Amino acid sequence: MKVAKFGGTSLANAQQMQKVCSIVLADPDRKIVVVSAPGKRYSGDTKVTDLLIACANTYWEKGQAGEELQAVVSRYDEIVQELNLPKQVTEQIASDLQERLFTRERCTKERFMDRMKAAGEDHCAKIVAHYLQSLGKRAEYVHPGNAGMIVSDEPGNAQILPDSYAKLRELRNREGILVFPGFFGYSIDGEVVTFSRGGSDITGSIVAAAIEADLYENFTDVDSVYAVNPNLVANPYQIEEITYREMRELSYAGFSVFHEEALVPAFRAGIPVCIKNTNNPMAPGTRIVSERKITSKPVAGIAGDAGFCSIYLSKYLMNREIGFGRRLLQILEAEGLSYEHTPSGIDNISVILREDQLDPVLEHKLIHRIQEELKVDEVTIVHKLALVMIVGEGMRSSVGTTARATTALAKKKINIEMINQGSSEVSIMFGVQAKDVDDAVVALYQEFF
Ligand SMILES: Nc1ncnc2c1ncn2[C@@H]1O[C@H](COP(=O)(O)OP(=O)(O)O)[C@@H](O)[C@H]1O
Ligand SMILES: N[C@@H](CC(=O)OP(=O)(O)O)C(=O)O
Repeated sequence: MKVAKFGGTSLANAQQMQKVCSIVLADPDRKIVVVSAPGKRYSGDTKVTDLLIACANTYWEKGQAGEELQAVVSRYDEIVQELNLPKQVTEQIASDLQERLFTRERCTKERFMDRMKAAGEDHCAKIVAHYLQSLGKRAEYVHPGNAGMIVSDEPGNAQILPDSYAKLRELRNREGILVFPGFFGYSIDGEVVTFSRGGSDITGSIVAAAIEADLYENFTDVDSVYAVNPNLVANPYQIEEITYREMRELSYAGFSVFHEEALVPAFRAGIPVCIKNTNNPMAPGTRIVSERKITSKPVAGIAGDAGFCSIYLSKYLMNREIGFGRRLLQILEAEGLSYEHTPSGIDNISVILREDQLDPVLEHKLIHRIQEELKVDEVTIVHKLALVMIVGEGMRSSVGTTARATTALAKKKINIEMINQGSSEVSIMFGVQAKDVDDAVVALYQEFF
């Protein structure tokens, strides 16, 4: 039994949906199909999820959003017409969206946004199920709440609740092809809650783990995962096999092809994952596995992501002060900030954070609290940082990887603000200025591939 997830680009229009359905029908093991909302049809187009966000924002502010709503309905209507489905399908979508908009009076903004965003996947799943039925196949739409996709009540950032797996497992016993909308679940109180953006990958992984699938196939618009973002380097090295650990680190650091949180459910259940191309399904794709043979290449991939900042603190004899780190992190916790890394020296420590969590007022308060409560000699916040990571299980057994990387960056005159090697030795992270991130990734790729 397989779970096949199709991303937004794979479902962007009627022609793509037909491709998706023929892929599903080509293999009777493809039992559960997880779908995203229709994505971009061409570069510069807008994903349905983003159209829904625009619609929700306008309606929230103005109490009406005729044009924005019509933009969403038109996307679906075009698909419905081209697939020769009855026009009532579009009418139902339009009235459901209108109903969701009307709930504005009775809920918070974040709850309202989640209800609207989730509509993208929900209607896409209904259309795909309807289309398969129109081809004479046994297929049904699955309601995530009824099926047991119960998640934490954190709008826009849901997490699966552990008890959900047992109920979801019952999907194994249903007949026919099951079309499951990705990206959202329901809270215990029955509210729609979405995962973070790109979260249909997470749904697929959860469902695959729950039904103990033989394989979780993740269909997208590239032939494989590449060793570097293909938008930065032409025809990059194609990865045939990569471990969960390597992929997790690379997704975290910027490989947007697979959501960084999507590996854990499949990994824990030991389900292999395969990334494949909807537009070229015969290509073998990339397999994500527990262990792989280490080749002569120490590095599996290189990724970079901007949007970080660093709080730098120094204090003479910091190393002797018991509880310093705890008190620092407690201040961050009290201010509702999550941190990414804490590289440290004898008398100094940096805390790397995602920059979008800070605003000038909070930043000022943070500096003041750190000065007052920790009596530091110096505290500064460095903005516009990027993290670049080289990742590979082979690095553990190879000497000189850091030297090669730093030399490659030095040759391009890229200043390294910070170096951090994870304790697992599967990755090395470099902090660079955001403006240098793409050059740094390309320089490292050229060095190792
Ligand atoms: N290392 C990488 N390998 C493959 N694709 C990558 C990589 N890094 C970034 N990408 C981008 O990820 C895109 C696929 O992810 P996404 O757009 O989320 O797909 P989907 O809509 O199928 O979920 C590719 O088109 C590619 O531009
Ligand atoms: N549609 C949602 C969820 C998702 O996973 O989409 P995609 O598969 O197109 O990345 C989003 O845009 O965030």
